[in-house]
This record gives sequence, structure tokens and C-alpha cells, in this order.
Amino acid sequence: MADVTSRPAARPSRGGRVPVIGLTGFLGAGKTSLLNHLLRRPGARLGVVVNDFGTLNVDAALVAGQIDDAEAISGGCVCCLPDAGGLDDALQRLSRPRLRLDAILVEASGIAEPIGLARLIGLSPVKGIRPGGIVEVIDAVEHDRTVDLWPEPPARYAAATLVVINKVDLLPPAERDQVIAHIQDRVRQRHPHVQIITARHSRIDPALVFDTAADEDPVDELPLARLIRDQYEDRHDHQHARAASTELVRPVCPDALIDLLEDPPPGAYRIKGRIVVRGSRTAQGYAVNVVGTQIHVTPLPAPPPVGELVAIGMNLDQETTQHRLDTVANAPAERPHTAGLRRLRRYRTLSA
Ligand SMILES: Nc1nc2c(ncn2[C@@H]2O[C@H](COP(=O)(O)OP(=O)(O)OP(=O)(O)O)[C@@H](O)[C@H]2O)c(=O)[nH]1
Repeated sequence: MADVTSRPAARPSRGGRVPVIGLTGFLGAGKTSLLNHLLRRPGARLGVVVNDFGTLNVDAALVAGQIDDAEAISGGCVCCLPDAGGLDDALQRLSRPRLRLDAILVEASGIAEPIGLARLIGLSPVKGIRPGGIVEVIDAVEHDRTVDLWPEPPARYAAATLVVINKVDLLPPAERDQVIAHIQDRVRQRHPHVQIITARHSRIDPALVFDTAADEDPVDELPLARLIRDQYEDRHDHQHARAASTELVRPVCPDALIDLLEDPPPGAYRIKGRIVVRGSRTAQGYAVNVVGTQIHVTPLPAPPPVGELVAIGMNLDQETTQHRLDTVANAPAERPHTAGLRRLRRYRTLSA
């Protein structure tokens, strides 16, 4: 077990579809802070879709210096605009293979419902993308006065894959733990297994939400982005996500794999991998991605010579996670496994 950033096996599985990550949260919770923080990740090639550049105050120099393309959707909340304000068109443009983006971040306006945004991303007809999760930012100070006003906990938490309880620096030290526990409890009433973390200024470990193709900026290519990052002396002011991984030197048993994907080990927020399964005639490679409870399976053009499975989360249970990954690596898979293949193909169909 190690920090994600220091572990070779946690490096991205390249190719496949670009994850689209929705950033949601009530007005002022810290979405733009989160977007700018993620944009500062060295080596990341990110596409951004925002409702309106003018009002959202994205760090324009970061956008200009670091990403190839940005798309603004004006005229209101992306969920409420006809045709989703052209979200699909924006995703289509940003998912062009030549852009080689690591992820596309969609920052919805403060009034957008995460459920609506999750649906727009999940049901998008754009072929080059996959859902990358919904990150819901909560203002720890204003929570009970803004989003959580009724006896029932807010429905929006049901759509989140990751909840960031932000602005914890503004909580009085004597009340801090109690307030955080209260918010956690309200979120879990609605969504028992969602991953919840705390943050200041929305500084979370970017490795928790996307992979990057490189750990550092290419030399001389992105001077603006690097300059801006250098202004943030405390940019490592967050806990690091942790990863566990296993190499797959032979085909996997699809049943064992799907068991893992459907019931991830405690603390695993993402599971990703490239795997090979034995079909009736040939071996087939697949890219698998799990974010929260979303399982995405897409065929690879060719089976990888060596596969891998990586689990990432803030509070991974080291022993259990490694054991679960190794169980998949070691499950016998000499013969085609009809029932398991059917389960796998079902996810492939749902992901198409
Ligand atoms: N003290 C403190 N201030 C924060 C924190 N996170 C964000 N802020 C400030 O809170 C304000 C709102 O943050 P934004 O990131 O713009 O929030 P937002 O969700 O994008 O806001 P809208 O786009 O208006 O919905 C800004 O002034 C931030 O600097 C935090 O953790 N602590």
C-alpha cells in the first residue's frame, strides 16, 4: 500500500474512454475552488465544461495554459437548458482522441441538481466518454442552513460518488468533529456507502478522481500552468489517496472479477484495470472502471499481454483490498466461464 502518486502500478491505463467528472454543490460550497485545484495537478490534460466562464471565475490562465480546449455553456443551469445547453456537443468536441485528455470536468452552476447532471452524463450518446463520478462539495458551515433544511436528508446525496465536506477550517475547533460527524450522518442516511472526505479550500488528492498521463508537466510546454502552481506553496496541503494493485499475468475468471467490481473492498473509491477473459473461441481484453457504484466495462482492441487491477481510495483497508485483488488474480480461469461471461457482457452492454 502506498500513495497513489508513488506507485507505478497506479499509473493510468491509457486508451479507452475519457472519464467525465461532474462537480456539484450548493452555491458557494467550493466547486470553482475544486476545479482550479484539480487544474493545478501537474501533467494533467483536462477538458473543462462550465456553465459560464464569466460568472464562474475559472482561473483563465490555467485553462489557457494547461488544457487544449474548454467549453462554456451559457444561459442558465446546464440541467435546465433545452438540449442540456449543448453539453453533448461540448463533450463530443472534448473527447476527440487527438486531445488525449485524462478527464473532462463539468462544473455545474450552484443550482444544478447532481441527479440531473449524473443523468445527463450517464445517458450521453457521446461514444468517447464514460461517467467518471459526481463529486458533491458541501459547505461545512452552511450545510444546515442551505442544503439540509428538511427532516429527510437531501436527495442530491444519492447521486454523489464522492462527497467533500469543505471549509472545515471555518468550523470552531471545539465543534469541528461534531459538525463533521453530523454531516456524515445525514449524507449516509441517504447514501450509506458513499465515500466522504473533508477538505480545506477543496484541496483533495486529484489522484482520487482521475489518472494523469504524466507526473510532471512536459518540459517547456506549459509555463503558465507551472507558474501559477508555484504561487500555491501549500498545494500539497491534502491527504494522499492510497492504492493497492495486482498484476494479471493470465486471464481472469469473470465471476471473480464481477464479484470484486460489484462489492469493492472497504474504502475503495475507484477500481480500474485492464483484464483478459477467455471466451469460447478467443481471449478478449476489457477496460474496467468502477467509480462509487458505477461499473463501466469496455472491450479493448487487443488483449493486453499483462493486465492489472488497481484500487484507489482515501482510507483503503490494506490487507482486505490486497487480498480481494489477489483473489481475482489467482482465481482459476482455464476454461470459458459461461455465467461469468454473461455477467461481464451485461455490464459491457450497459456501458455501450
Ligand atoms: N475559508 C475557506 N474558504 C473557502 C473554502 N473553500 C472555498 N472558500 C471560499 O468560498 C468562496 C466560494 O468558493 P467557490 O469555490 O467559488 O464556490 P462555488 O461552489 O464555486 O460557488 P458558486 O459558483 O457561486 O456556486 C470563495 O471565496 C472561496 O475562496 C474553504 O475550505 N475555506
